[in-house]
Amino acid sequence: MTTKPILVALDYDNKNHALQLIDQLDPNMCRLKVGKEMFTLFGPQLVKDIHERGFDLFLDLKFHDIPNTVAKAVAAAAELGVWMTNVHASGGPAMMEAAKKALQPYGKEAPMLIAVTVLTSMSDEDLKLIGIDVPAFEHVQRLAKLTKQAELDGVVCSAQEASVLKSLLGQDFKLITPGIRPVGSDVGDQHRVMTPPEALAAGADYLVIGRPITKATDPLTALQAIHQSLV
Ligand SMILES: O=c1ccn([C@@H]2O[C@H](COP(=O)(O)O)[C@@H](O)[C@H]2O)c(=O)[nH]1
Repeated sequence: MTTKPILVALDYDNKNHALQLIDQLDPNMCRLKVGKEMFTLFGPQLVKDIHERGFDLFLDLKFHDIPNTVAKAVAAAAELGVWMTNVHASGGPAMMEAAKKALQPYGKEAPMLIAVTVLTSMSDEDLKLIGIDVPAFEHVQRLAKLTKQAELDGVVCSAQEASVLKSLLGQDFKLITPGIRPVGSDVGDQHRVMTPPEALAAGADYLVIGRPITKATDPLTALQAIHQSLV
């Protein structure tokens, strides 16, 4: 099992609320994820505040643009010293290759670079609505293969796709899985979900968990319970 598989998704509109939670957490127990909401509100200073507290940070901005723009954005993320960042695989091979190339100057200090396949909030029906007439399961495999060919480090997918992707693409290709829901917790807008222990057993390397922790009455207890369910 990956050490520290839990990535806590910090989706807050209030920086103090986020810092109050972070200050209760142990960097040896989890890593943190900042996405579009918090980065738009609080920018690179938030990344610095999190790094000062000793946490690895996944900067989840899901870049999706022309290759030149994405390459520059990924290099900007590397300048912030983040542990991991991402692009959308549907941006295509040229875009992913440009992003990967932009990290070359950073050598061993480069963040891990991964690509989003099909958002875990999307069902087969949702894919049909945007003109993709194959099940999510199949489209994820296609995008994950392209991601591996572009020599990225892994993909964001649902844990439901993890076992097939591991056998198809190998153990070293990292699987980062949102849509994680402990038994009894609200699914919300997620469609392709799994519980934390099931996700790890299926082959997920990292579990992205937001609301089941951040919206719990006692977030620290919720995180500890999930952590305990994985040992
Ligand atoms: O396919 C994806 C890609 C990213 N996410 C992000 O993960 C968290 C999940 O939060 P929950 O509250 O546990 O649902 C959130 O920040 C998303 O932006 C995803 O859910 N699915």
